[in-house]
Amino acid sequence: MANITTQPYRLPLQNKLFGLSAVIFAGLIAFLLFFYMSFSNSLEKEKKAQSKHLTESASGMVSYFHELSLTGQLSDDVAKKYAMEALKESTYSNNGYFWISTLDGKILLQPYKPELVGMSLLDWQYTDGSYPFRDIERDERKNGGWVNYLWSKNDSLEQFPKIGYVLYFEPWDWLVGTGIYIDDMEKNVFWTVAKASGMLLFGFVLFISSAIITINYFVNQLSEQSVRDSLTKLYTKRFLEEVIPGMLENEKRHNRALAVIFLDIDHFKKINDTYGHHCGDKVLQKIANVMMECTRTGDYCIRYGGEEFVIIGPCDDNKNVIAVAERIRKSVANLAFNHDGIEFTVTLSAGIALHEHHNTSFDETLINADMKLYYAKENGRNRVAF
Ligand SMILES: Nc1nc2c(ncn2[C@@H]2O[C@H](COP(=O)(O)OP(=O)(O)OP(=O)(O)O)[C@@H](O)[C@H]2O)c(=O)[nH]1
Repeated sequence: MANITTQPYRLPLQNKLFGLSAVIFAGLIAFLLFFYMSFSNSLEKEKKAQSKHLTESASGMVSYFHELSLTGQLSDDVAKKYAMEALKESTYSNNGYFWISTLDGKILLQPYKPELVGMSLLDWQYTDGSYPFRDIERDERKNGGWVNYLWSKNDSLEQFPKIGYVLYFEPWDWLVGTGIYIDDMEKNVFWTVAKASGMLLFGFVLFISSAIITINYFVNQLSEQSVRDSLTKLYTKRFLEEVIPGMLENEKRHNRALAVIFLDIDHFKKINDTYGHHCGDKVLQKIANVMMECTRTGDYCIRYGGEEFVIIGPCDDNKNVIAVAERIRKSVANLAFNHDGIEFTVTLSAGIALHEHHNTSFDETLINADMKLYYAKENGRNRVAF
């Protein structure tokens, strides 16, 4: 009818469905945040526990070589040498290694910084000038446990926070320890959690989207069935009542008129009486098809009553509306019907009225279109009145 297309009509149920999807997505984001936080917390704990286990294993290895020296299989010096070599080789991840010092702080093993061997930990100085290991009492060192400190990485002089676990092996006066760089751990935790969250999000989005698409498809089917006339497949009068407020809103927003075409089959009662009700139904269906073929997306074809139809659509030019009505009238008049070998034709009449939002109410426009239709009927039928 016009060169404008309106938004496809959405039922209130579908609006609710879209609202529900928004709520589900918000819930999903909240869940992912929660998942991210709790998963990264437990991963951090896990990482720390790992470094404790590593130190315990290293200490176990030292005990093993010590045992060999006790049983006389190795001399004490050789046992120490083997234990140290074993720990030197036991590097892990990117920057992970074991170090050994005496209780007094003399460094005995530093796989990545061998130049530190022989120096005292107590002389390890922070960039701010402080000596962190001097603050740790001898007894405290003996007890072992967790220790936080700054240490340089193997490829730079810059100092980074580290958390380490230390155990004291008294028979050899060895403090054995390993530590993890906090930033490495956080990076590692971040990427592990990000990957897990990404996969979870992907799975959820895939699941929810397909569920919503499927539900929407069935809702669409159901809603179409509920607003379509079963015989002609045109929209029902009830649908018109639902769609009109939205159309009036659009009309106002775009400052364009709405066209109403009222159509009525001529002498339809005679067709029923002559060829039977079933044949009358076929006529209604064919005429409905013509209407759908002659109108555009955004125009609504409605079965208003028994053999009465209404077409509503946005209008930017009266001539287009008349042309649509004329096209329908002529196409219907050209249809050839056949009932038990008897050929017959059908005509219809149409009345047009325009609704301009500042002028009349929509009900008045419908009445005006109906009056024009009456005029067309009065003046010989098979015509369009505007
Ligand atoms: N086959 C069939 N007939 C219907 C249906 N709904 C209404 N009708 C018939 O449509 C006819 C309408 O007749 P009228 O209102 O007298 O109008 P008309 O015969 O078309 O005459 P004019 O409108 O004045 O040209 C009646 O016979 C109704 O029974 C339907 O779904 N199927």
